[in-house]
Amino acid sequence: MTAQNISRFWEWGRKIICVGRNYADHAKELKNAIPTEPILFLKPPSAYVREGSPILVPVYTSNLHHEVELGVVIGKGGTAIPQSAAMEHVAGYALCLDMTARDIQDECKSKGLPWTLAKAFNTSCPVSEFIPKESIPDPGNVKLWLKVNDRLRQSGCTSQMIFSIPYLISYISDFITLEAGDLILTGTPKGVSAVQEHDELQAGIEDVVTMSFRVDRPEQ
Ligand SMILES: O=C([O-])CC(=O)C(=O)O
Ligand SMILES: [Mg+2]
Repeated sequence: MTAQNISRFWEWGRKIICVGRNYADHAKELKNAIPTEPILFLKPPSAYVREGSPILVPVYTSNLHHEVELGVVIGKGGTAIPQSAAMEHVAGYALCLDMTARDIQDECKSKGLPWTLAKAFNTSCPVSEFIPKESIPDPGNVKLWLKVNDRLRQSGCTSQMIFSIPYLISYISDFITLEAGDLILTGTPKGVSAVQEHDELQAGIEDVVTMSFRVDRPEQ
């Protein structure tokens, strides 16, 4: 096997671990309680989609939402990583969207069922190019934004996170061993809203990266 290059982490087939309700303003807009411990869920590697390919609206949803998030790419694996050593396990970052079938998620919540079909479908994890660690010296203070058809919908700063990146790495690794190539989605700020077929999504991390994706229907 040839050596894998972390800058193409989406090809590694590793875990995508997502943190929910990590911004109080987003928890409030969906009328959810502010969590006292991180809320975790997973997406499979088949959720990845890269610029140039469309985000496909699952046939079973009529309320597909965008959630812009900072992704943390793990470079060195570990279990029970102390917060003080957590940043040594980070290779870099990626701008990510946690595409969410909100109607399905609402149904799952009301029935007490898992969110899998709301969160883990094909193309539910659009990602930017890999951002080397050095390009974001303070990941706890970067501005994220997202526009739909040139209209600003989300704008937030990672300083608003309830649980910091070192805390999340340490917390997750107590239960789920982290491996090189894993990606952690750190939650979304407020402003989530519905997208439709043919919409153009543009998102960025201020001064670091931008990306754009088109929304499409899968061919029947
Ligand atoms: O679906 C949700 O509201 C939870 C979530 O992913 C987030 O807060 O980023
Ligand atoms: Mg999310």
